[in-house]
Amino acid sequence: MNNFPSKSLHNAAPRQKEHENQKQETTKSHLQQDSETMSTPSNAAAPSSQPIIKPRIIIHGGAGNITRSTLNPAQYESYKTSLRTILASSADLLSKPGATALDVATHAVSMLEDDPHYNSGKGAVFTRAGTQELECSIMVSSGYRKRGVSCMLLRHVKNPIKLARELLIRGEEDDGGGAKDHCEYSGPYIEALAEKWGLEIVDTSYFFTQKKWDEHMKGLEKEKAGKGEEWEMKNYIPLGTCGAVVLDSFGTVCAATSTGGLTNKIPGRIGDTPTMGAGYWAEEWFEDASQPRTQMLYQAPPSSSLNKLSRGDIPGLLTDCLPITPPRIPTPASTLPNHINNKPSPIRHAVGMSSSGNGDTFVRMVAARTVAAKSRFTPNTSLSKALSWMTGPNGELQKSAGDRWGKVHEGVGGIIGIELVGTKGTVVCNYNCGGMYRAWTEEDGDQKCLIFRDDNYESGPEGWGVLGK
Ligand SMILES: NC(=O)C[C@H](N)C(=O)O
Repeated sequence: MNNFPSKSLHNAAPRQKEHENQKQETTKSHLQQDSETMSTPSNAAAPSSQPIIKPRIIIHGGAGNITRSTLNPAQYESYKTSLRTILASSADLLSKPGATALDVATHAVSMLEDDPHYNSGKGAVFTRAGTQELECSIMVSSGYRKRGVSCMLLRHVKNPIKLARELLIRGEEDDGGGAKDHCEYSGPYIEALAEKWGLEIVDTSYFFTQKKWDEHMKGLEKEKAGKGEEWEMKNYIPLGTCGAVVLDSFGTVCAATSTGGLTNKIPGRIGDTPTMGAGYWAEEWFEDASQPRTQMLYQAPPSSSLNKLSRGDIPGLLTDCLPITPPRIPTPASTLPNHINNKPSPIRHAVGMSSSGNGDTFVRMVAARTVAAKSRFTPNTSLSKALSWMTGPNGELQKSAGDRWGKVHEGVGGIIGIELVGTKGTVVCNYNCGGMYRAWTEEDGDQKCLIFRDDNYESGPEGWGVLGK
């Protein structure tokens, strides 16, 4: 069972005083996660006073060169068992009254980190120097002022995702609970904070697995023999970054992601997982329901005089220069309560995403935030559509690799996500490679798990199936 740090590490802004008092307890043994110790986002109202939002969850264990030649039937089953177990445990937690997306996403990713199937926590891949450098991130669509936190170059925190969560919650305090109000952290200083705050610290040997070590050694060998590219094509490890995206009954979406990065990365290399907007993102906005759906929701700022001059707008420029009496501006109808001016209430949107793939491509494309922005600012564009535009077959990620696509690993990847529109949550996922380890809950609570496009081993691509099928 997945344990969380002591009670003092859970509650944010609404309970700052309580948090202060409880700080003394931080080194006490870890408490089991339950509804009483869950974090409370500052925007959380009692679920009973809100429209019904059905919580949803999707988890992933990585995307990449997952084919029938890199994954045998026994391994296929083993991954599915692992994904199903972690999903079931997380969905159970999510069904508890008051469960928050932040807690459930942390729970799911902690379990993925503990499972050596994945490239995160125990089972993380090795750098060229034979070390393991862990990265993670967590972000909520609303409820915490930092919104998102990432950690990199970690070597001792057993569950990096718990540290990211802690840093997010402590951001509600003026000095960030000792962590200030920063969003991206690295190295020994925060690991010392983690220890001070009662998170479990382990020796580097804890993260070792023979399988990942052999892959590291083999990669170096092939590279020495001038066969690095061939090895990358034939054997490139399914990337194995893991993540979870959760929608809770308060309407908050949380995206949590954890990784060891890329096999044989240069020590100190930072990937997409801890880069805000690249490998992870969560955001909320309100759509004016009185506007036609096809209309852009933002307006260009008023043109400057210089801009008018450059466009030859002389009348506009003259108007700028003449003294004018400001017109009387009537009270905008929008300042009146909606029920008085008969305006429909704004529609709430929230999205969250977690990725896996060639992180350098995701960083260059600022992939996750670009998907969110595409959905937010392009008329009638669901998250699913925007996500497939980026990461589906023939999408922007793939195109960005140019003629290197299919020859090296560039451009490869997948994203999972959840979109909330009004009170309806939708789980989404797409990838441009062999497969993506993933599992999710349907609207009726049914639990699903897929590795390839279809739910059977035979549906997987035979070899380096960059397009999946
Ligand atoms: N495991 C992965 O998905 C790799 C990760 N996205 C990285 O490039 O760091």
